[in-house]
Amino acid sequence: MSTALRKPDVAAAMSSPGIDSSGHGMRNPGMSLDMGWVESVRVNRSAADRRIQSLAGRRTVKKEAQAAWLLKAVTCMDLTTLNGDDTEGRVRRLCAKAMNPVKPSLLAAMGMEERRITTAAVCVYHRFVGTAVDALQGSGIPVAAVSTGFPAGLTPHHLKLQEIEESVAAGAREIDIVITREYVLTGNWQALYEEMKDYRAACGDAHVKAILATGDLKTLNNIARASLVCMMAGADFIKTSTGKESVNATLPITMVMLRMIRQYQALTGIRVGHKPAGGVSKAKDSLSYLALVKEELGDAWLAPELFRFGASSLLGDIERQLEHHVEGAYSANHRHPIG
Ligand SMILES: O=C[C@H](O)COP(=O)(O)O
Repeated sequence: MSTALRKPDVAAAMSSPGIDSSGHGMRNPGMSLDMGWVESVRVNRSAADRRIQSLAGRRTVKKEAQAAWLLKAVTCMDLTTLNGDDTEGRVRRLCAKAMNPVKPSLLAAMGMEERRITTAAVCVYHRFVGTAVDALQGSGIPVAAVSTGFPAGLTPHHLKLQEIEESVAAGAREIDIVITREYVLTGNWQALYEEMKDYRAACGDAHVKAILATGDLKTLNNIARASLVCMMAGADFIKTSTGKESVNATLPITMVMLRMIRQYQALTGIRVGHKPAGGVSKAKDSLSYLALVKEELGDAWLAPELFRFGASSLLGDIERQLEHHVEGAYSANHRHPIG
């Protein structure tokens, strides 16, 4: 199968079919917990590694198509700040960047000035949901909140549900929850399923992304099974990491999760989204992820309704690469501040 990414139509991707009236993709209603299916899941680690090595050995994007694919990556980005020293000022600057992620002069040079390029969402802690909603007013860009005691997820269950409800009440249209890793590490799939179902119910109309914190889950089998259980419980997206684990997003882990999304769609007809997050900071890496998604799930997933990058610094590198594409020279990193 060829991995060469041809030039995408960014505008078409931003208005792809299957989007509900809120601008989001259709939701995953979930299903009952099927333990037979969960236990039948096995991942062959060396096959997964080989698959990723084969991807790395090939050129994923033809040079002339690169700029268009980088713009696609921007439109699929949850521009994120999740730091202990976050301030209202930083969140407002981030929101300004989300609304105008690429300099108008660069867009004009690429003939893209008519396209409304924004990031897919802005992702913040609960405390800053109101600030981000205010700063993004009129832009249509949703605010995603990390709720449920992010990043460890070890606060009492009822407080996690309350945090979700308060984030939704404050205007978050997407909620990124964290699962209790212990349920996975002890094989307590019933508890994981129930936890995820409660999170989904507390979200109401807000779309829910399940953060598996894959770096904590020890094995690819655990990652695959946790992906499946969260989808059965109604997760709209499955997301790799909080960005705070020692290992965050990686291509082999994304591949395993994409395969589970494919299996879930084949058996239920439901499309669940994927969000690699944490440590995706280079434009080149974003192209590898897009190529993998295209190969594993097809073009339908190459849209913000079904694919997101969770990233705090990726946008700066993409802007640098776009500048190089237009002007033939790299500018200094400090010329691309994010927040
Ligand atoms: O969900 C998003 C991540 O926390 C962002 O991680 P990053 O700062 O490594 O890009």
